[in-house]
This record gives sequence, structure tokens and C-alpha cells, in this order.
Amino acid sequence: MSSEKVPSSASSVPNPIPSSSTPRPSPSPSPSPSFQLCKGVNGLDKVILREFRGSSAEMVLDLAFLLWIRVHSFRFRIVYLYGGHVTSWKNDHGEELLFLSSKAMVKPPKAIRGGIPICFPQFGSHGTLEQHGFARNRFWSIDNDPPPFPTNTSSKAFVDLILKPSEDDMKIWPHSFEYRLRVALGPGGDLMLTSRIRNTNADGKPFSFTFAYHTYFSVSDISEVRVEGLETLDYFDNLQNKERFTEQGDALTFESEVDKIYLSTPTKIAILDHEKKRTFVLRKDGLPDAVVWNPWDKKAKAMADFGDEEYKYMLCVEAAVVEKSVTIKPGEEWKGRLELSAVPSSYCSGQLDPRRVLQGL
Ligand SMILES: O=P(O)(O)OC[C@H]1O[C@H](O)[C@H](O)[C@@H](O)[C@@H]1O
Repeated sequence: MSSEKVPSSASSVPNPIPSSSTPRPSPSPSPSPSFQLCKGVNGLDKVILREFRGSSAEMVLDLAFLLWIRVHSFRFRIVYLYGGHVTSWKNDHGEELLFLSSKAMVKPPKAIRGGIPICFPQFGSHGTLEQHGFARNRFWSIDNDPPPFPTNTSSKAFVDLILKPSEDDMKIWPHSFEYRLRVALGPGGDLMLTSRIRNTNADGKPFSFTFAYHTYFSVSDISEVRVEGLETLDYFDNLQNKERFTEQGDALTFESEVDKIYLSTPTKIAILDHEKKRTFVLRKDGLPDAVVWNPWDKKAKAMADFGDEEYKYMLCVEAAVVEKSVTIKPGEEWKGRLELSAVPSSYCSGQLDPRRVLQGL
């Protein structure tokens, strides 16, 4: 298992979100983010993040706990505190890169259909909890006091969220934890999610969990999409009683429903969208498995929060820990990181060398 455990850290960084709603000028250029909290449209609280080199990010917190981030006025991500859920990620041309269903319900207790739901402490039905655990339909908070991140993180536009279990959560999953999620935008527009989950049990007991960043990518036409990096790997097929098989042949292509959990996957996976001439590259750390899901037509019709034809325009490739659950003792922390980039690709059938994509050449 490649999950990463790091010891507890006592130090902390200054509170990045001023408690007052009064506009606060940014401090002079510094390598750390500067913040401004003021009133935005309709009196909504707005947090503005600025980067040293002039780019900026805005976050708007509305009554429904909407958090909106904008960088350079073009690229932006929307993160709902409901579910700690990223619902939008756009490139410099304003093109949306994540799929969000037109029928998505942004209303508890239903998880939002699309974007990047967080599956924790259980992926799928691999346990006694509700499908995909409860993190995706709980209200998270802004983390005012996150422990420091390694200094090599180049991103200056980020937000830290935190989830702790409620008393009701403890009844269904009797473990105390602190789940810290940092959502960051890299200088090139990359979207980076880092999860740090700490066991804070006072009874000395370890706990185990499974996990996934259930990322819905927006694609032009599912029948024109290839996934590279998973060929020849073993997988569990959820459509065949979770039996284990080995993938044969080249890159994955799609012509019917798929719901597979690939095991011991490489740290880099590429999704090539032939029609859009775009390649998504996933880089992951601490997340050995990868789930590939498309409900196709029949299941699409059976889902109330998903359009009948929308399966054509999405593909989930989910960086995950499923086969071997993570176990952490009190005081221990697990870290799982996902980095997404979208790069132009000049893919023409038969001309692509998968190694070039996977090696970023
Ligand atoms: O409908 P949801 O609970 O959001 O789950 C949507 C899908 O998520 C994952 O990809 C699972 O492997 C699928 O079995 C499941 O159908």
C-alpha cells in the first residue's frame, strides 16, 4: 500500500480567513497567500485570495455555504462546503473541465452529481456505511488553522477545509478524526487536492477506511475517449460481482457501461479526448487504485439526478484506495494527493504514443 503516514505536527499557520467582514487590504507581496474578506453580490461574504505574481482568487460564501474561487478572472473553481465538493474547474479559455449534471441536486442529503465528490470513510458499498461514506454529504468548514504544508507547494491560490465527525456520525462510524482538504490552483491552472486524515481517537483505537476522489471529467463524446495507464492491470468488475480480471490490450475505450476498480495503478493516468484534442493528466500520490465509471444509457435513465443522455459527456476516473484499506492509529495522519491538468493534445487515431502522454513528453 502506498498510502503515506506522517507524524502529528504541533505547529500551525496563521488564520488565513479574517473573522471580520470588513475589507482588509492584502499585505505587501510575500510568498504566502494574502487574503481579503468583503461583501460581494447580494451581500454575500467574499474572500479574495491574491497570488504574489498578481493573479487572484475569489471565494464567495453564501448562505448555502457556496464557496467560489476565481483566478485571473478566467480559471476558477467552485468548492461547496457541502461535501467539500469541487464543482467547477475551468481553463484559461473559460472552458469547463469537470462534468456537472444539469440535474444535480445541491441539497442535503443528496450528494452533488458531478465535480469531485469525496468518498470517505468508505468507497462504494465496501462496508456497512451508506454508499461512498458520509463526507460527500456533510457540511465542511473553512480550516482557519491548518498545519503547515511542505514548503515545495508552489500554489498561492488555495483554500483549506476541514471535516470533523458530528455526534450522529460517531453513532454510525465510532471514530474521531480530522479530515483536512486543501484545494489549490497551480500557476498553470492545475487543480490540486490534498487530503490529510488524522486519527484523533481518545480511546487508543486505530481505524480503517477506503477513499476516492470521485472525479467526473467533462468529455466531448465518450465513444471518442481513451484512457491510458491502466492497460494490462488487474481490476475488480463491479458489474460482474466484483470478480477480479486482468485488462487486455491497449488503452481503454468505451462502448457500454463500465464500473471497474483498477488495482496498483501507476501514479499517472491520461484521459485523451480525441474530439476536443485535450488530454487530462491525473497525477496521484497515496492513492494506489483507480475506479473507472460510466453509467451508460440504462443506468443514466434510472438516476433522478442525471440526464438521460449525459453519460455521453462524462467519464469518472477516480483516484482511490479501495483494495487495501488504510489503517491509522491515534495521532497518525494519512495523506492522499491528486493533481489534475488539462493539456492540448494533437491526437490522431493510431499516431499516439501512450508513453509520451504518460511521461509528459
Ligand atoms: O450514485 P453514486 O452513489 O454517486 O455512485 C456512482 C458510482 O460511483 C462509483 O464509480 C462506483 O464504482 C459505482 O458503482 C457507482 O454507481
